[in-house]
Amino acid sequence: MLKALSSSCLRLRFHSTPSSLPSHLRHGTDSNSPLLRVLDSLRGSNRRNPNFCQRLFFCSDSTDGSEPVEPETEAKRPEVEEAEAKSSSAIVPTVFRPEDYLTVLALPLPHRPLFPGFYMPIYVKDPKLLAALVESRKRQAPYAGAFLLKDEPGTDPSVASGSDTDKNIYELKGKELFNRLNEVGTLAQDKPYNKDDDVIKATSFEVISTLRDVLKTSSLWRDHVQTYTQHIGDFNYSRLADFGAAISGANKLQCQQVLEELDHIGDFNYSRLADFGAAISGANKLQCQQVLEELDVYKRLKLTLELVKKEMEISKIQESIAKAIEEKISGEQRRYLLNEQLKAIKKELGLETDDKTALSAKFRERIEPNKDRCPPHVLQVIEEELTKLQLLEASSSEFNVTRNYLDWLTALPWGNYSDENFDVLRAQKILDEDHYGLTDIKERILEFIAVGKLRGTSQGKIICLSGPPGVGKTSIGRSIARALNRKFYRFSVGGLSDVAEIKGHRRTYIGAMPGKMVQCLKNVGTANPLVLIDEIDKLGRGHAGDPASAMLELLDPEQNANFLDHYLDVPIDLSKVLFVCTANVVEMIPNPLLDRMEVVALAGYITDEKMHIARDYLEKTTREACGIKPEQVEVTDAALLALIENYCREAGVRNLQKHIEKIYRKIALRLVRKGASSELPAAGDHVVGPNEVKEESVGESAETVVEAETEVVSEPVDSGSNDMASEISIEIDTTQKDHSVDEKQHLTNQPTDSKVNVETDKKEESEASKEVEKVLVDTANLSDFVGKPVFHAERIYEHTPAGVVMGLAWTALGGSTLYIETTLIEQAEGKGALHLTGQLGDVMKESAQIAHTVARAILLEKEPENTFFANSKLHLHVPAGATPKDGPSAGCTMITSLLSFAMKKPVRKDLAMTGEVTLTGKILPIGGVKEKTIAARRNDVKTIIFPSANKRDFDELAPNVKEGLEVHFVDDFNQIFDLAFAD
Ligand SMILES: Nc1ncnc2c1ncn2[C@@H]1O[C@H](COP(=O)(O)OP(=O)(O)OP(=O)(O)O)[C@@H](O)[C@H]1O
Repeated sequence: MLKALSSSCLRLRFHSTPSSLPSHLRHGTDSNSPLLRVLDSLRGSNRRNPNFCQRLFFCSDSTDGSEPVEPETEAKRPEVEEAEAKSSSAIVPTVFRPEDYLTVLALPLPHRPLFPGFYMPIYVKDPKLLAALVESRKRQAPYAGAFLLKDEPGTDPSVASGSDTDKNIYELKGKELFNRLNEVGTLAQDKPYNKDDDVIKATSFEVISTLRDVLKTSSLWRDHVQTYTQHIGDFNYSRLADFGAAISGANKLQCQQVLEELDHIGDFNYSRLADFGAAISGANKLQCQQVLEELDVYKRLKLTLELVKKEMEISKIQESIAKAIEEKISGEQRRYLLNEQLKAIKKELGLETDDKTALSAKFRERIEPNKDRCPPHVLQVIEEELTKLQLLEASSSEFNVTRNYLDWLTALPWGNYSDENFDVLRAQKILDEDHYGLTDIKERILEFIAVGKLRGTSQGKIICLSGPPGVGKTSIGRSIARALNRKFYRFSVGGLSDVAEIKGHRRTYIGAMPGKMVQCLKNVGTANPLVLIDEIDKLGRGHAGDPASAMLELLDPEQNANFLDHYLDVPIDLSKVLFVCTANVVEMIPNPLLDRMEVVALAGYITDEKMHIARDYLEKTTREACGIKPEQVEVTDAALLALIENYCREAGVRNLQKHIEKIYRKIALRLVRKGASSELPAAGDHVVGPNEVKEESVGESAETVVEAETEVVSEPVDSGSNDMASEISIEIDTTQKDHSVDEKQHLTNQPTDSKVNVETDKKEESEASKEVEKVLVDTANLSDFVGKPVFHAERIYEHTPAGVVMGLAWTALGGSTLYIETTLIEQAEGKGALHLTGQLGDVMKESAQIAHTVARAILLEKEPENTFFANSKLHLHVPAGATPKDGPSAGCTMITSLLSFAMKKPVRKDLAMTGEVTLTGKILPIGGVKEKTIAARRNDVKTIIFPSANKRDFDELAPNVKEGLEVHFVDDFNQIFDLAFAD
């Protein structure tokens, strides 16, 4: 039989002997006693809960379910321990009769025991239970027993889920339920304890301090405390309740208040403290029941301490987890926040408007000045794209694509042309300023400009400058642009194999770019630049599309008025662009392209031209680039000639330019070294004084000192090149005579403006004059500047022996001479054969076979009894063996070589020849007459044999190229035979 009754403030045992009930009342000594208030509320004066009918507050645990708890078991009124009853000295409410409490309802609690002093709501829906409770109230016995349910035998309490337990409760009936109730409910009293016991005190303090710590760290706990303290407040600890209610915000101050209250609890009631600790801890029901059942205050405190300590540990772990996660995300959040703030600040200050608006404004502003000239279809596309930009999310990839597209579209110089200048005289001046010689090329360009002037436009022509490297193709292109007042843009298509380079990528590709022409227009900012397309003969063979066809679309005046770049996707007008192409080998240019071009050939320079170019152009620019004054250096004609003949024999002048740069760099170093050493005075050395240097830097004084170690030329420097230079050179001579002894170290040159004075009063002049270092470059010291001359295979024979004849060849690098050598391998009856070496191509091999046959026939004709060819195995070689050679133009040279060897007769000295031969000995025309002539001159050839058909080409050559040459034009080999072997 159940004998225990739960009370809000008393602890009760089944087995305790009946005793007087008022003991529990003695605990609720003041009028605020929760017990009284519970009773009051049950009497119908519950002010706290207006839902009183549905939800009655009991000093019991919540069943948490909507189903009512069946008050199946009527328990007998418990017996209160006598000792406690006696010890009670509280004010006893007169309305209560102890006998009313002997029998109470026993409410099973599924989750946790109810600790004395706590409220817990339970839902009562069952009308029977409700009636019983109302009845109980009527009888002024507002108690119900609150008993924690024991777990079913064999189940693990930690695993069983609450809902299962709830369900089970409702099914439990009668005895079964009774058996499952714990033996201790909440209507009992604690064992008496000594309030001043140090151990209890210490334990309670520890509990308090742990609770304080947990409260500090865990906000969850603060909420927990709040919930519980609200109920505690109804109990004895009303103040705590007040504070507990206040900590809902859980700020620092409020937390502190709770902590203070905790101290207060500890002060007057240790057992309550233990209950409080256990109740708010997250411990499971068994542990809580253990605390509840423990009547010894010290032990109870210890149990509670264990629970709260554990809670402390949990809260520490929770804190560290929270901290780690917070750290991880705070960095990103911080950056994001700062960025947002920055944006907001910029916006506020007007530094940056909204991204999209600012962008749109930028694009509109850009297109505004060109709006009238911009084609309407382009304006329409721009407008559409701007609208699209506003609709797109700024972080989306499509936004970027649109933005880049608009960027290109608005940056192009729509309808923006530079004023073309067709002034022929001005153009001539500019061309002469930039280039020496090239008369015929300049003439062609002037013709072109003249036509442009008459037509009012220079469009519709593609000029192709062809020739060996370094002959000035690119620089002529630049000069034409300058002459026409067009912007210049150069790009090379050598090795270009991707059509997209010319036509652009489609915008759908990531990293798509427009083609070279669009880039060009954006770059130059005008719609009519001069575009130099370099190396058009080296256009790659594309794997995806044919670059040659794309070039055709670009260059063809018929097509390029509506050139469509894949990226831009709107037609652009390139018809106003002037295209100039350069190529080394015209034959390599794709035919359809070549067909549309006007080829202007630059053949290369002869020594004389190179001398002028070096003196008047290359030296001048290099000297300026090196920061050297004209009076500080002198390169003699002899040195320059040696440089051209022994170091830079190729057709162009790029190598010559490099060598001149090399010389001037070395001169600069010498001057700087000399200057540095003169700053440190040394015995015997001439020191340039600070005043002298100052005056020199002003530029008025031009006194020049020539190093004694360099030889002084006796011949005057080219007087035509530079007046100043000529004066200086004369001065050098003068001073040379003056400084009879000191000349060993220095030679002093006089300033030009005091030249007369120098002649009249040398002494005075030498005092006033300031010295400038001068470096002289002559043949003797040329190798100090550019090293030893390079060996040239071109001139391997001073006198050609029998069997060796000089031919003339044409290569992409210009014309050159080459030797054909014939020798005997073996001789025997009927062994006549020809062995060939020298990396000869098929055409050249065939040419050799033809030559062998023709030579044999000619020899037979000239010397019928000579069986040399029939009985000789011959070897024909063309040095240099590493260079591949091909072409038929060496035919006549081969025959001559074979005959020379057969007849043991060397050919005429200084003879070179070129021409294709037929089997019957006829001579056919060849190409590259100018290059071959120049090459022959370079190699000191005096007599040249050309096919008659090439006479026209030769006649067109400049007089200085033809000058001093003995040229023969032949139709038949017999003519060559006479010329070559004539005595
Ligand atoms: N007739 C000339 N007068 C003055 N300088 C010249 C002349 N010819 C060429 N040069 C100079 O020679 C240098 C090389 O010329 P450029 O680069 O134009 O040669 P290129 O023919 O275009 O060569 P490549 O075929 O290798 O591109 C340039 O500095 C140019 O000024």
